[in-house]
Amino acid sequence: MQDFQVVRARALLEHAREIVTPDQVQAAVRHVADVLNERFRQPDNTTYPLVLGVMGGAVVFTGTLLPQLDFPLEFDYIHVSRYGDDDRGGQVVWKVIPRQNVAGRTIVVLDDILDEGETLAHVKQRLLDMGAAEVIIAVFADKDIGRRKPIVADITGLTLPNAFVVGFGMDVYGYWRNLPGLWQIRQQDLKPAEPETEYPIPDVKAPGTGLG
Ligand SMILES: O=P(O)(O)OC[C@H]1O[C@H](OP(=O)(O)OP(=O)(O)O)[C@H](O)[C@@H]1O
Ligand SMILES: Nc1nc2[nH]cnc2c(=O)[nH]1
Repeated sequence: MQDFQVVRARALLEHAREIVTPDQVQAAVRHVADVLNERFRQPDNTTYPLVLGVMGGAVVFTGTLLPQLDFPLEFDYIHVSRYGDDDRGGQVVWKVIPRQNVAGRTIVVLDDILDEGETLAHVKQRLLDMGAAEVIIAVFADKDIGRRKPIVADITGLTLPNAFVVGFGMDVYGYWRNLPGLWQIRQQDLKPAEPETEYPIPDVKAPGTGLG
C-alpha cells in the first residue's frame, strides 16, 4: 500500500512542470509581508489583528510569512476544506471554526490559493457574520480562471495560470505539499470528472397499448 503511494506520488511529479521557482515563491511571500507591514507597522496603528491561517494548504505560506511580519499580532488557524483529496472543488467543509471571539476585530485571513473563490468567500462571510469589524484576505497565489469570482483578495503574492498546481502547501491527492516551488500537474494525470449519476429511464408505455 505504501509502495503504491510512493510510486504514484513520484509518477505525478515526474510528468509535472515547474512553473514557479522556489526563489519566485519567496519573493511573492516577501511582497505579501511588505504590504501587511506597511498597513500595520505605522506608529499610530493601534489595531491588534487576529491572523488566521486556513489549514491545511496555508501551512507553508503561513509559516514562511509570519516571521516576516513586524507588528504585534495574534495568530491562530481555521481549517476548511473544499477539495479534500480531489482536484475539483465541492462543498465547503469546516473542520475547525474560529476559536477566538472575532467580534469587533480586524482579521487577516491567510490562504495559499484563491481559485474559484468559494472557500474564501465562505470564510469571509462567516467571519463577518460572527461580528468581525474587517476581514483582510491575503493569498499567496490567485489563479486566473478567466471569469468573475465571488471574492477579490486584498493582497496577492502572485498570479497563476488556470492549471492545477502543487507545492508550497498545495497537494495533489495528498502528495507534494512539501515542494518549495510550484509545479503544474499534467492534465491527463488528474482524475476525469465524475460522470453524472444516470438513472434508468422508466419504460413508460403509451396508455391503451395493452402492455404491462
Ligand atoms: O478558491 P477555491 O476554488 O474555493 O479553492 C481554494 C481552496 O482550495 C484549497 O483548499 P482545499 O479544499 O484543497 O483544502 P486544503 O487546504 O486542505 O488543501 C486551498 O487551500 C484553498 O483554501
Ligand atoms: N493543490 C491545489 N489545490 C487547489 N485548490 C484550489 N485550486 C488548487 C490548485 O490548483 N492546486
